[in-house]
Amino acid sequence: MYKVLVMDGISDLGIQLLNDAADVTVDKKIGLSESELIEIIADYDALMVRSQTKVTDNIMAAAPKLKVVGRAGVGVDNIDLQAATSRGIVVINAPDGNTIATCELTFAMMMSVARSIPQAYRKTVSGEWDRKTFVGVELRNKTLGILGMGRIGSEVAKRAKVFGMNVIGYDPFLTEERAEQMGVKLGSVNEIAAQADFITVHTPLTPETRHIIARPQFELMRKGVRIINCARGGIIDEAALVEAIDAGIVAGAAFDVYEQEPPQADHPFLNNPKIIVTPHLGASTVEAQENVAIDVSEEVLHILRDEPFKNAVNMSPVPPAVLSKLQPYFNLGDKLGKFIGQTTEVAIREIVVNYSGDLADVDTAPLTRYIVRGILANQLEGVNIVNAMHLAKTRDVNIVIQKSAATQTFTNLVSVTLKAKNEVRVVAGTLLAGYGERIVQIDQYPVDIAPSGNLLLISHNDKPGIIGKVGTLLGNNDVNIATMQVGRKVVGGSAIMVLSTDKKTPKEVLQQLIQLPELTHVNELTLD
Ligand SMILES: NC(=O)C1=CN([C@@H]2O[C@H](COP(=O)(O)OP(=O)(O)OC[C@H]3O[C@@H](n4cnc5c(N)ncnc54)[C@H](O)[C@@H]3O)[C@@H](O)[C@H]2O)C=CC1
Ligand SMILES: O=C(O)C(=O)COP(=O)(O)O
Repeated sequence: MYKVLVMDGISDLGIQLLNDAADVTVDKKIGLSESELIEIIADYDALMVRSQTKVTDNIMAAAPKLKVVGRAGVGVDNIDLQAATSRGIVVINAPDGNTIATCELTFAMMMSVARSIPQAYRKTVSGEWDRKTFVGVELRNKTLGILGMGRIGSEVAKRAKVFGMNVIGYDPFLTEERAEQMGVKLGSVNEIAAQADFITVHTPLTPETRHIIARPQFELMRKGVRIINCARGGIIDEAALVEAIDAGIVAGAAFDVYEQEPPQADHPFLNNPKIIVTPHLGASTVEAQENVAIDVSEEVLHILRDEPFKNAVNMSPVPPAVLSKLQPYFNLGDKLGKFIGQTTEVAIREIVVNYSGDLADVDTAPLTRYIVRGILANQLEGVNIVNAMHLAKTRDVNIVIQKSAATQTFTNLVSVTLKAKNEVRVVAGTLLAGYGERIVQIDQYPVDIAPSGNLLLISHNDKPGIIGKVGTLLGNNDVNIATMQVGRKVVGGSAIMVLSTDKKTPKEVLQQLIQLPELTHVNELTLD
């Protein structure tokens, strides 16, 4: 039974989905401190949060069973991604569900700041009929600068065009063609600062975007500019904004997010008549909360059940078309990795993976993760497909990927070469229609083996009577041989023997085997 801990007020629709799963139990807690969470987290396989819970390394260190942190929303700046990756915890988010909600709040904020709606409301309900103070500006023919042209930024741009605004966008990942399609001009941060009447930010908070709008940019701005932040506190330098308002540069600002949340009671935004504020409500619509809760719950279930998933933040995403091509090979990759990983005990220096045939023109990165995980699993605890590449890198294992055309014999072939000091091992496998995974080459020897169960990999000199000697020794020790394969290049030369056995071969029997003078090496491999 998987245990899921749900924090931060996630919609009941998502929780219902988890509750309906026969293999899951759900606990819901709100407002736990870091230390309270640390006390209980050890029991849980999955943790689900919104932006409120800070998922720190300390929390993850106390969670040996934790497989996944699910973020019911977009921003994952409240989760220590690096720590999650090195601990092999998948972090997933729900990137699409709250785009429109946040875009619409941004527009509501832009219109509110253009027309001083909250300020006018406050005066009106207090009994004052003031028609002079609140003369606003129109959006039509104004220039809107958008920093971050992803899902939300693009939707904001679309709506701004309908309002007759000119839009300038800044996003290093936005191509000119895409900008042109959207009717958006591209500009640098400083160009936007100098030209825009309204500026809104829609980037994630990263070291590059922190204070991307700060004093130098405010100094470039036109008098009367209005600033909106419905993305993350810290993208705009709060202190510099207040200075720019005091200096008469910024006419108004609308903020949904803050460098510290909730802001302290004496935060300068809270009593500034030119700044309107909301308490991080971008994603707070019924629709968005249902969307993100369902999306993240479905993904959490996939991960708990070892099924394919898509929205991992700490692994590169796999498009569905690629996933459907690669998925049949994951088991083969896992078995090849485990096989070759168990053939060496010394430090691995390089792993060379060659994909040929059907796999040559697919993005095979996700499959490589299965292979590398299989290899490292023999030497390291806690390695999985999330942290495999990271762990390989931290151990200075060079990973080389090669692609080549189909061989004459196989329509697809995955060949893995493992290079260690003074040692090079090779294993290759294929997926045969109707037969499943087969290992078809070990070192230089062609073989045909189903990669499963207990295997004995024996290197020997090709001499008459060896097979009998090995068989007798195993038989006398009650180790039943299920299948046997021998491979050699030339008669009388070096050769290999691969035996699959019904149970593990006891250590003392392995020692007796290696005493046989014709054998040069014996490896016992487990491939389950
Ligand atoms: N107020 C709220 O409740 C909500 C806030 N958000 C925030 O909005 C942000 C954007 O969300 P989406 O549009 O869904 O994400 P997205 O990933 O679709 O878009 C982010 C865009 O920022 C761009 N970007 C990254 N680094 C940049 C840089 N240094 N300079 C300029 N552009 C850069 C990316 O290329 C991408 O196009 C989220 O990261 C989150 O922090 C999201 C949802 C709700
Ligand atoms: O999705 C995001 O990035 C948000 O900021 C929404 O945060 P929330 O889930 O409302 O705490």
